[in-house]
Amino acid sequence: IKDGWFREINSQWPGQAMTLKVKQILHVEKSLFQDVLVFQSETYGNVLVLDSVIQCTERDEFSYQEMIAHLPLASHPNPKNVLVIGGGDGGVIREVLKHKSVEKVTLCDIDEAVIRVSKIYLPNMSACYADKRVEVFIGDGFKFLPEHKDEYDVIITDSSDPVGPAEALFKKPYYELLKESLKEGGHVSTQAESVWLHMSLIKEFMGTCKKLFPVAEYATISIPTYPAGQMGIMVCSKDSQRDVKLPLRPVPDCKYYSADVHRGAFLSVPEFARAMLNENTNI
Ligand SMILES: NCCCCCc1nc2ccccc2[nH]1
Repeated sequence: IKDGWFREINSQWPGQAMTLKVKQILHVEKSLFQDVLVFQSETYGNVLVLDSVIQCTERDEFSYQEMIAHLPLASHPNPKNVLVIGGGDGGVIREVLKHKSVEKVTLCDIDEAVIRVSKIYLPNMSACYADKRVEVFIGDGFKFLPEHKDEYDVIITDSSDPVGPAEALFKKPYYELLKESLKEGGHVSTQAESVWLHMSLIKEFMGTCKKLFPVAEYATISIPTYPAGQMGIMVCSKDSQRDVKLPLRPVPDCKYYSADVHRGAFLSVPEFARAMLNENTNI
């Protein structure tokens, strides 16, 4: 933070940096896994930063939280048991609980500091931790998943970037674990990075998912405070007869998500990205 501005300078997006004006620094901590910073911004509410990367802001988090949750959930006929890996801020849980069929949501995050800090500084994201359908497990998803095979209708991986604690969450072994923990006809969604910055990584993990799942699709969302203002959501299904691009029911009380936005998120993937992703299929 210099002259009152936070700059998101990072080697993953060379030569560019989202800058937010800082009103007040609220929390600085070195957790067991990463540097944790929370500041009150002038125009985006409270902002959570992990290892100098913006994870969420109060003003625009709903875009990402709604889409990473509702794309896999609204396209699933009857989701009852849901697992969230990462996402310790709690925003995804808030969205999952909007589905009446959901009986239980388990959150597994490796870093208790993220949950603790979110409960204090991100109240409208972490409020749902109090819901009786929510269970929290502090630990590594890599250890949690093998102990929960054939158990979940939907698994959402709300990870930070593939640098540091979340690096392994973008590789084949992890996607194999996801598949084994899904029940018949289960869906997964993951944070799938930006077509402007991570195209080769997206090509790689989409290729992996197309081999592991009969249905694997990339959707695009607009979110101002993530690098390049665009973020991807990968959605896969174990059921070859399922179309994750089609919503099966409405989701109430959303500020970003709707049935049209659901369809549009898959239809509006730009041509240069689509061409690169389709190259995969002829391997
Ligand atoms: N550079 C884009 C970063 C995307 C981060 C998505 C995200 N936001 C989070 C908040 C708390 C914990 C894990 C999270 N993962």
